[in-house]
Amino acid sequence: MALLEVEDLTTYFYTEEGIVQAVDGISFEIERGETLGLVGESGAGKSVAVQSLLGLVRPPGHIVDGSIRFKGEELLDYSETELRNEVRGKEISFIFQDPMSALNPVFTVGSQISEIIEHHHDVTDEEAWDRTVELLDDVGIPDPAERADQYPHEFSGGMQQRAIIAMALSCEPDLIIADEPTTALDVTIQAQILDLFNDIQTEYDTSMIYVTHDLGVVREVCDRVAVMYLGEVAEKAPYEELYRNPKHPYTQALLRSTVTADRQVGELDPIEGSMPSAIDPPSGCRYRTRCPAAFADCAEVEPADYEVGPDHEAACLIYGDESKSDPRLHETGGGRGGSGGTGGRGRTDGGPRADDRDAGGGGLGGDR
Ligand SMILES: Nc1ncnc2c1ncn2[C@@H]1O[C@H](COP(=O)(O)OP(=O)(O)OP(=O)(O)O)[C@@H](O)[C@H]1O
Ligand code: NI
Repeated sequence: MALLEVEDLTTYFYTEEGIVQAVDGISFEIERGETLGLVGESGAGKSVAVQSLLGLVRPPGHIVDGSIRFKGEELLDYSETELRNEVRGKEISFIFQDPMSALNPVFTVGSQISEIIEHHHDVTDEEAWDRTVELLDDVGIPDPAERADQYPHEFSGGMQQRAIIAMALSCEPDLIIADEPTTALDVTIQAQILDLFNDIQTEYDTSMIYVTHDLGVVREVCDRVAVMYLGEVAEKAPYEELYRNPKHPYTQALLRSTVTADRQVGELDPIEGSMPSAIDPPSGCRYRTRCPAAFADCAEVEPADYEVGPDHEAACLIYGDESKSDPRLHETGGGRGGSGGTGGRGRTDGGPRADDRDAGGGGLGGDR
């Protein structure tokens, strides 16, 4: 059993402008000790997705569908009180982008961490304090005993984020969720914090969800990646596989726009256009309005998660074997299927599967 199994999670915001389909049916799993990177452009729904996991979405936002099983238990059945007392900051810790939102300026850093330890464990003040100093040491804070007595404002940004990480570790959670934890930091400090996340993984064997817009950062810390676009998961794969063999046109574009081992700043190719509104997203495939590989069906057929390799799925019709004439589409098409049409792309006949083709380089397949 995976540590966390998210299925069809759907979170909408009911605003005066309309229904914001921020997260629209995403599924992923996390095994024990594994780090999943949740990647995508701003507005893709990454933060709403992870906030949904912990019941942190506030009205007008609501989780309207799906399932979140953590160690086999359905978190959506938990009350707010149960989530607060039994899950948040105990089994699952959250690290935010802005460290100061998690640190209270009027208490010393050490006292804030000790308090959490005492809250979750049956320990004396002294034991909690010793553990606090040990944790500060583990996250690379020099002179931890003295630092523990200081206030948050006496810490630099990088040190504050380390303190937050110590705080997140203090209850020995099974899962840490980090939402863009390094974006507020300068590049050198960022790299150090990423190293720290790696060390923590090794030492504590904690599972992690790491939210970022940067596929380069993902490489540093993640075992597997889920690429999000406009509320949906476009592609899921182990990092190396995703990096070497991206299948979804969006992932390919995202990689071309990212600094990586093989691609320097001067060679970047930014993704054209901007993400459409989540209030009235494009029909069919949501990426189609920016997709260089889009064809007629993309406006009408919602792609499923097609298996394109081992532990590798892509939600792109290129890899589907449906066509508009396929009756299965009308079960899920929600009235979008339409009638007539071009007869699709003839993939129902067991023709060559898209995954046999090399999707690398500029062109996606050769048959369009
Ligand atoms: N309180 C809210 N009310 C209405 N819409 C919201 C609210 N919070 C988020 N959204 C919308 O939900 C969508 C997803 O937002 P989210 O913050 O999850 O994106 P993100 O991928 O985390 O982006 P970023 O990289 O900028 O943090 C966006 O369209 C956003 O405008
Ligand atoms: Ni976000």
